[in-house]
Order: sequence, then C-alpha cells, then structure tokens
Amino acid sequence: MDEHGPLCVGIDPHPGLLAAWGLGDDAAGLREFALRVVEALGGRVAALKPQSALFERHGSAGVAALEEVLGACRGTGTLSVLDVKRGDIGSTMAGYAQAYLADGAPLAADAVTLSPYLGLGSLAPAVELAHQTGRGVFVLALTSNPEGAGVQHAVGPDGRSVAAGVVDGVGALNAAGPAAQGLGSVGLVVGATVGPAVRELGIDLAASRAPLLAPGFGAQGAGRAEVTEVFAGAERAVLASTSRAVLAAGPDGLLRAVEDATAEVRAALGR
Ligand SMILES: O=C(O)c1cc(=O)[nH]c(=O)n1[C@@H]1O[C@H](COP(=O)(O)O)[C@@H](O)[C@H]1O
Repeated sequence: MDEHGPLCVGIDPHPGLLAAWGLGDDAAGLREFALRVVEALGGRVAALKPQSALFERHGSAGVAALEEVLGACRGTGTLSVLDVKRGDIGSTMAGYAQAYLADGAPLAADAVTLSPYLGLGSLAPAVELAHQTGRGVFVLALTSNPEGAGVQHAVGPDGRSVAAGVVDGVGALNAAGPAAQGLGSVGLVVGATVGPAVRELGIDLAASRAPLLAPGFGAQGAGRAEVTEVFAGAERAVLASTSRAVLAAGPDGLLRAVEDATAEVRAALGR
C-alpha cells in the first residue's frame, strides 16, 4: 500500500463484463480477461483479488484458469487476495488452509477471505498456516451487503455485537502473531457501505492492527464520503477494493480507471 496506494482491484469475470470485453463466457474467455487485468495492473496496484466463484462456474477448466491467474500475480510486486470466503469446522478448515495458504499449493494466494460464522476459533488452522508461510487472511466482520447486518450487528449476552467480537478476536490474533508492531497478518473485511455501523457498535478498528479490506467502493455505491466516514481513525490500514466499476472501463481504459479510483480513495483517507 505504501508503494502503490490503497487500492485493490477485484478480478470478477461476470458474464456481462466478458461480453463487453468481446470475450466468451467460457474458461478461455475468463482466462484471457483475468490475465489481461494482471498484465495491465500487476506492479501498479497494491493487490488483485480474483473472485473464486466466477472461475468455479466453469468447473475444472475455470479452476485451472484461476491457478494460472494466481501464478501470474506472483512476482509482479502486487499481492493476490483470493476471495473464497471459506469457513469450516477445524479439521476440514485445515484442508482449506492447505489449499490456499501452503507453499507450493496450486491455488496458493498471498491472502484469502475467510468467514468466521462457524466461530472465529474454527479459523485457527488457516491463521496458523498463514503465519508460518508469510501469508495473510481477511476475516469478514462487517460485510458490504445489506443482509449482513442482521447477523453481524446482533448483540450477545456480553452486550457486544457479533462484529465487535470478531474485531476483538482478530486483534488478539495479531497481538499473538509474528508482527510485533504495525499491521498484523490477520485482516478484516469491512464494507465501505456500512455507514455509521463501526461507530455505533463501538468498534475500534485501529486497535486490532488488522489490514482492512474495504469492498463496496464503486459499483455498490460507496464513494469518497462513505470511505471517510466508515474508516475514521483507521485510515492507514485501509485497502479499498473495487471490481465492476473499474473493469467496466474495458481493457484499454483499465489503467486510467484505476488511477482515478486510487486518487479518490487517497483523498477520502487523507493518504
Ligand atoms: O470478501 C469480499 O471480497 C467481499 C466482501 C464483502 O463484504 N463485500 C463484497 O462485495 N466482497 C466482494 O468484493 C467484490 C465487489 O465487487 P464490486 O461490487 O463489483 O466492486 C465481489 O467480488 C464481492 O464478492
């Protein structure tokens, strides 16, 4: 983020975008789409975030394309964040951890998105492996979709919301992790669309030392003012993420769209 700015670009090969780029809705089309994004933006943005489901739609050929895309990200100077939103009981969570966070795994990424709704503790195998291999995880805390609030704002018997519990737990993982100061390797997903929720739920994002993946910027309606509001006090940790809004610019307009989005996020965060 210090080198390239606080922007992550999502590689979301939706059927409509493939058509707009003149590509087929098949494994060859999404491979071409994603590799063009990596070629245009690798080494120019902090992170690229392929969305797994949109590759899985095409079965083994789509997953093979995803493997190739993750491989293409390596060595560009841009980190890969694989958006898979995994979360499982401990014994099988270890399998997911091996799939995405082990050295040499075909689908290894620099970081993955994880869901804590089987209990934050169930994610321990992934957190441990990430710490061992120098990778990271982003744990969903306050997601960008309107339906998330029903679960995430719910208050437990201790008077604390589910989201606040996730943030506190992630803070404890970072305190126990290898990075003694600065940002830890256990990040949080906090949508740029969540409005006053962080403040109203009494959440201190900065105290968790979590890198903050912030989707919702762009196509889901969050702009400069929303980013400023949600992340007040935690500006240095924010990695704003946008997919469709930038990808819609087409292969020739990508770089320009990314420069504009980066300038917007920088202004919102005062960075
Ligand atoms: O984990 C994510 O990446 C994620 C979490 C969240 O709370 N909201 C969210 O939109 N995302 C992902 O971020 C991307 C947003 O895409 P756009 O709405 O096109 O910018 C999609 O791939 C979503 O699955």
